Amino acid sequence: MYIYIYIYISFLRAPQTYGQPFVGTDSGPRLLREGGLATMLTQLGWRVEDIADLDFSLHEMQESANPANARNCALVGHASNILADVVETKIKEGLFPLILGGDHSVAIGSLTGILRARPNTGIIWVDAHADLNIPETSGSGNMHGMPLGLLMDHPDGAYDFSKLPGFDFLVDGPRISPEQLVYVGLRDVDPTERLWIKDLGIKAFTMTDVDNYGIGQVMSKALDHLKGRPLHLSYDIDSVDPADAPATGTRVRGGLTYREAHFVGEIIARSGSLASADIVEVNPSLSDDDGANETVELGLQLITSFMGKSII
Ligand SMILES: NC(=[NH2+])NCCC[C@H](N)C(=O)O
Ligand SMILES: [Mn+2]
Ligand SMILES: [Mn+2]
Repeated sequence: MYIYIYIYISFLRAPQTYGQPFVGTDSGPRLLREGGLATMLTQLGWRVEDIADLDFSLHEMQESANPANARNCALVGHASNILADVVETKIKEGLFPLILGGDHSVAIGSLTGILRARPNTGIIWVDAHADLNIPETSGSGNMHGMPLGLLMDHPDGAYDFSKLPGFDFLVDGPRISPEQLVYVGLRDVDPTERLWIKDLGIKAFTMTDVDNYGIGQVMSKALDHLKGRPLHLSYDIDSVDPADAPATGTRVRGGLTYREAHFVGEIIARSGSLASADIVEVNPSLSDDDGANETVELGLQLITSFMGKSII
């Protein structure tokens, strides 16, 4: 049986690099494409549609309009709005959107499109970081640390998007409720994020839990928590230990092993509930050639893991 898959190898434009300070995340999708992703997925039985780049021809963004604590806000908002529309359309056409980042700010657009089409989606966020900040709580102002912060209502109320140029598309946008989100792999969480995870009751499996229960138990609990929902997997490559994923911008030691990282994808594939995915933060410019190649290869292997490679 062929399952149609819509691969976004197009999100390689400048805006998605603007969610963090390093150049280079925009070449992630191209390198995954050149690494043979489409062929690998076709060999798994997927029908792959490789579209041309999304047209992000940017209007003159008034850089001065950007708030200091939301760097490149108008650019990130512009690209997120375009991606949200395309993802929503493709889901409604019955396709599986796979978004290749780009930094994790791509999830602002991808999750908005996914939740417009499937409001009850369960989100598995595999990451060293919680990405639960808003500009007011962010120490860096980097918007790759804010996708979940901007899409959830916090204990101190809904966010006023009129403060964020380029983000008016979120004013009446879908919101993520705490029970539809699960974290796996956390090990670098900011103070306010920690408070909000607790206050909102978000299910979070840190690396301590991975050590304590083992990845098998963690994933079983995570999938059980989201049972009955279509799943979205947002896979930040920095969830993996830097020894196996050196080419990324916010490295944190003590991450998932190579096998744990694959198990996460394999067990999600076996659930039969995966309906969309992002893979983000591959940045070949932040390591030597070997490290860049290793990280891109890891990205390819993780994608084929969550797209069914291990299902015999
Ligand atoms: N997707 C990521 N790599 N996020 C890193 C976020 C780091 C930090 N919490 C911040 O908000 O700046
Ligand atoms: Mn992230
Ligand atoms: Mn991260």
